[in-house]
Amino acid sequence: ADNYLVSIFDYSVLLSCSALLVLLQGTTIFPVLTSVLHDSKEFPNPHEFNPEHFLNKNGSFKKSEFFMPFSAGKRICPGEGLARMEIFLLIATILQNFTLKSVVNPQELNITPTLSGTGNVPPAYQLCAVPR
Ligand code: HEM
Repeated sequence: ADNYLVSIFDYSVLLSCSALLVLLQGTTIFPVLTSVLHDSKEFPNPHEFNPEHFLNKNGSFKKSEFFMPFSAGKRICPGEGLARMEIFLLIATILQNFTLKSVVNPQELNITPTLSGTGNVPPAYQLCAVPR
């Protein structure tokens, strides 16, 4: 995505209060993905949990190049394949063996994401797993 931001932390530059930002060997670079993952042009209401962000008009899965939780470039997460496989196997095994039911009216559930460490996660809620 073209608005991929990079924030640069270089303590030597900060300490010397130099107006000139020089990229030295050993500079730590933190790619900031928030601007991409929360891009309102790609995801209307980006701060809401809304699976329709990933569905096309026919209700089929729509791949988005803005969805980059594993980052990009040289330091992209090397565990992406393993993580995707594990998540798929875990969710598929649960859905194969259990019917998931909400213990309260699903409309009453608050799924507004909250900040937890560096991640945005929905609040915890109870779920009933009924064996199939
Ligand atoms: C849902 C699961 C995971 C997510 C969302 C995730 C995400 C990320 C992200 C955003 C980075 C930083 C990339 C950057 O610096 O730009 C990273 C780095 C890394 N991840 Fe993951 N990761 C996941 C699972 C895993 C797993 C399962 C492994 C190993 C088995 C792993 C190993 C690593 C390593 C070694 C790095 C450092 C790569 C480097 O700096 O060159 N990750 N991950």
